[in-house]
Amino acid sequence: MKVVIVGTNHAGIHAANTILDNTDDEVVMIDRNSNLSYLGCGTALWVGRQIDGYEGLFYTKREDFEAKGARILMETAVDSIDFDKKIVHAVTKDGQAIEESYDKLVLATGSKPIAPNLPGKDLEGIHFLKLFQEGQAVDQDMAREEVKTVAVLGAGYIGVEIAEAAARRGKKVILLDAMDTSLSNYYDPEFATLMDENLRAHGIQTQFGEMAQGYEGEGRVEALVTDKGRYEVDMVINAIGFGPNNDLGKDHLELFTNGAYLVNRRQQTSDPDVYAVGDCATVYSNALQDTAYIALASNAVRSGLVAGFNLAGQDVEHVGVQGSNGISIFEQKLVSTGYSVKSAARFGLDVDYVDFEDKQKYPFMPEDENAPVKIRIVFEKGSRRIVGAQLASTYDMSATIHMFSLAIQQKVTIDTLKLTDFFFLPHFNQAHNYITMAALQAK
Ligand SMILES: Cc1cc2nc3c(=O)[nH]c(=O)nc-3n(C[C@H](O)[C@H](O)[C@H](O)COP(=O)(O)OP(=O)(O)OC[C@H]3O[C@@H](n4cnc5c(N)ncnc54)[C@H](O)[C@@H]3O)c2cc1C
Ligand SMILES: NC(=O)c1ccc[n+]([C@@H]2O[C@H](COP(=O)([O-])OP(=O)(O)OC[C@H]3O[C@@H](n4cnc5c(N)ncnc54)[C@H](O)[C@@H]3O)[C@@H](O)[C@H]2O)c1
Repeated sequence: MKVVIVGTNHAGIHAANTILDNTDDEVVMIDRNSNLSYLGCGTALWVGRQIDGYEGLFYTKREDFEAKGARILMETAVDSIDFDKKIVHAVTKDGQAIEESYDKLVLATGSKPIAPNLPGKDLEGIHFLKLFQEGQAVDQDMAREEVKTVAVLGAGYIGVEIAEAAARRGKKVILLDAMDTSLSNYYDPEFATLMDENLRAHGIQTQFGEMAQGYEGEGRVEALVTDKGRYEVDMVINAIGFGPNNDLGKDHLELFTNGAYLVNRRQQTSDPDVYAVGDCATVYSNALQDTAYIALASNAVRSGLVAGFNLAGQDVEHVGVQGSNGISIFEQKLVSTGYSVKSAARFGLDVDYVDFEDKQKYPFMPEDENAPVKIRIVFEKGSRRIVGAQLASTYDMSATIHMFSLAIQQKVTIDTLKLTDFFFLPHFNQAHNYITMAALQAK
């Protein structure tokens, strides 16, 4: 069998490795970029000089796939697919048109940053932050002496992380968002405002509840204008979310409401010979118990594995996802899974919640290794199954969210959690720990 994979980043890589490790199939991988496996999560760490450089942000290379027998065509853009004849049409970097036939096709074309369609959008100094090359452009622009003020449009994950990086580079940073807090897609205001206070405590100016209306400048951006003000800036980074890159299949495949390729639990699209994985495809949300779109590398990796196993002849169903995520900015850490109270309402879930706050360890433990942890557990009224959790602390409590992720996947109720066995050792936690104490509040 011949499998063609379009897109060789996280999702495509994991599909390819799974097929190559489990079959003798012919695998052809095609990508328009010159690099593969770039961990975008490291861009802010590198731009903010928290790590030495970008070299470690690539975890595999084309030679690794060639060694396993794959053919890999980089800097080759697929421009169309004949789904009836099962032929992929592409153009190499030298402009040569090529064709690849397939028995099975994997679309792993990822996502595109949403581009604000505002006056002045083509001025110099306005950036996006998805590709490695875009990270390099941001890094180089920030190195310029004249760039003193950086505006970041969108206070989601990318925006907050790059705002921290710019502040660490000594820039004055203005972080703007249409919503009233940062990270509003992931956290309720009681948690998001902890991040907002943390950002402000580190000198970042937050302008929330403002809609950008245009960029101004002569050749290069000089100001960002919103419905509430005009901000003089030397550089702008746009980070208002991702949308699925469905260019190749949108006229042939069934799509989700946002344009993502609709896939079943085996990553198969409406065309049984075409699989879609990663940010270009839908996921099954266990919190929602329905199809959803959640662009995360963690989802891309797992969906690639599921498609790979199925193409390798193993019948594997995706268990679904919770959209578990985390962020660590200066000292503040936030992790969440499933839905917040706010996002549950947006998705039509009728929920209740419990809150608790306590120190991670007993107060007799050294102060510098201890800190308060705030937790919220969200559960569905009626079924009482857990559908979300959020934690905030300066202490690294991040691993706790894995348990909540599994709880949502397995439909654990808030009542089960009340008496669930959690180990206790003073070095780590308290006997009446904040998970138990929060769950016990549920009426
Ligand atoms: C700055 C940043 C930080 C992030 N941090 C995190 C994080 O901490 N945790 C997390 O889980 N997620 C994070 N993400 C999200 C994560 O990077 C994405 O969810 C992930 O990259 C999706 O992987 P993918 O393989 O589906 O798609 P992509 O990474 O978008 O890759 C798609 C590939 O397809 C190729 N392609 C597209 N069209 C064509 C075509 N026509 N022909 C040939 N090739 C094509 C592209 O060149 C690309 O290589 C972050 C993203 C960014 C930008
Ligand atoms: N730590 C992580 O897990 C991590 C890090 C980076 C990126 N990612 C993922 O990558 C994807 C893209 O990240 P992102 O930060 O671009 O998206 P996001 O959805 O996290 O945030 C987008 C933000 O832009 C705001 N916004 C939207 N339209 C706006 C407008 N017109 N004006 C002002 N603000 C506007 C939204 O309110 C939101 O806060 C997401 O799926 C994200 O989860 C994850």
